[in-house]
Amino acid sequence: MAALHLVHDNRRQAAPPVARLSLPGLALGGRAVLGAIDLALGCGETVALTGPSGIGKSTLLRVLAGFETRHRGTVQVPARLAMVFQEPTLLPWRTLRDNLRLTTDISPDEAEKALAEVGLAGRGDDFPGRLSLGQQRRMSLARAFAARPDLLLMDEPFVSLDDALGDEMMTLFETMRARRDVTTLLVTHSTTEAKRLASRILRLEGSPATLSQA
Ligand SMILES: Nc1ncnc2c1ncn2[C@@H]1O[C@H](COP(=O)(O)OP(=O)(O)OP(=O)(O)O)[C@@H](O)[C@H]1O
Repeated sequence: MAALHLVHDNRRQAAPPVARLSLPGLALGGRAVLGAIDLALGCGETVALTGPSGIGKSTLLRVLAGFETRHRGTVQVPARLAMVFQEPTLLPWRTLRDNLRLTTDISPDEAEKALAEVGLAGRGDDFPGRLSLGQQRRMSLARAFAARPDLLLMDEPFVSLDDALGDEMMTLFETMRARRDVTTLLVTHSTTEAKRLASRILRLEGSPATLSQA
């Protein structure tokens, strides 16, 4: 068993990173928010990104996603990239099926399977307004995974849920992740969440903020 693990680890280390960021720094509104940052995300790993409020965690995610371009760094990310935000950000005027299909290339049948995977079987014709907050969060996981991402960026996806719902969501994420080879960068304030879900924990701190191993 130990030998098998060794082979697996060696392969993972030998593989080129799925995503790489080399940032000399980033100023927003005249303030240096991020300092020099080098980040490489290996194939299939989940990395947690922690740090105090307002330090720049979401900004770093936005740089990786290509939403924030006011910098001179280099960002290498795969074409198949998906994001999960704190808020589910579903389109209220489109059905659950359409919410899945508008941002992906999946068929109606695949959309039904994606709904079933997150416990929403047969709800394709419903609108997001008919879902509880927990169901909306599950929908946003379904939408992200339906894009078959090679890189998943998650910005506090399990925040402000009670313990039971948070645990349910994390279990769902673990199940979905286990079925795919996806690399994930997860922003979280929760040490418990980071330790449970991530193989590596990074901390953003300082002014301007830089990364260190937590
Ligand atoms: N478009 C912008 N213009 C100016 N300042 C910005 C902009 N976006 C973010 N900032 C500032 O950059 C800093 C980092 O914000 P960011 O949202 O990345 O922090 P965070 O670590 O994700 O915080 P939190 O944990 O509270 O969500 C904050 O001081 C914020 O006010």
